[in-house]
Amino acid sequence: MRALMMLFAVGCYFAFFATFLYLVGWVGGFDFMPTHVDKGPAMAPATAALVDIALIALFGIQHSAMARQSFKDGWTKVVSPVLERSVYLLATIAVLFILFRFWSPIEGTVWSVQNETGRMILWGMFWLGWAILFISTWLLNHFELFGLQQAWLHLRGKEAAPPRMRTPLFYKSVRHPLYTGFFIAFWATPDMTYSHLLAAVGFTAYILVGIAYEEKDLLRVFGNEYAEYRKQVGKIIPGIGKQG
Ligand SMILES: C[S@@+](CC[C@H](N)C(=O)[O-])C[C@H]1O[C@@H](n2cnc3c(N)ncnc32)[C@H](O)[C@@H]1O
Repeated sequence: MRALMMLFAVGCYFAFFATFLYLVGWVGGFDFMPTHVDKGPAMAPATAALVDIALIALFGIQHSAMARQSFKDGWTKVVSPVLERSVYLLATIAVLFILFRFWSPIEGTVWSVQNETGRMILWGMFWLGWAILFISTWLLNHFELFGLQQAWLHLRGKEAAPPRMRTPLFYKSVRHPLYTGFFIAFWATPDMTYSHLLAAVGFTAYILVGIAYEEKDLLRVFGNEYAEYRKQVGKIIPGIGKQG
């Protein structure tokens, strides 16, 4: 049973990794992608905007609700706590697949940088954003964040250590570097179309709301240590958004 749980966790991890790579290509709008932020089922602009907003809301509700401690407390009576994170990844994969499949492009360009150097800088920032995001998962605890550590400890018959607050590297400059990376990746594009803008605005709004809930949980888990951290370190941009 424990080995099967480990196998399930590994499967979820790799499925999520593949979905994450698709997300990078989807945001990047690369031609070889079957669908992307500017490629999908054609609809009238107003209908497309409504569908796209509903898809972002679906992602936001799933991602935020399932990450809350109050939800986890009830959910882990149904699903083993060992697999809670893996099932969370599976649900995220499902809503992202729906988004990738039904996202409808909206014609029109907000900006298009023609200068070659400008384009290169923006593409560089796009990749830098994803790199910051990916590195941040390792700075926190990559294997715990993606459910492998929980299944591995269970397989070895060991108890997980209590959660520990971490502030290495990027976390010394901002409280949410993973989201900083996400913002950079969504906004840094040489060709900002209406669909891309809608995705960037939608995910930015969702993350800003999500941070408030995440910090409520962090304050409850880490108490004064996190409260002090909030006073000293900016939220998304260094020096900006200190609280308290
Ligand atoms: C998807 S990660 C995002 C982390 C952070 N918001 C960021 O943008 O880098 C969410 C998980 O990280 C945990 N987390 C966030 N900040 C943390 C910190 N400083 N130390 C330990 N865990 C943290 C949260 O409790 C949550 O389980």
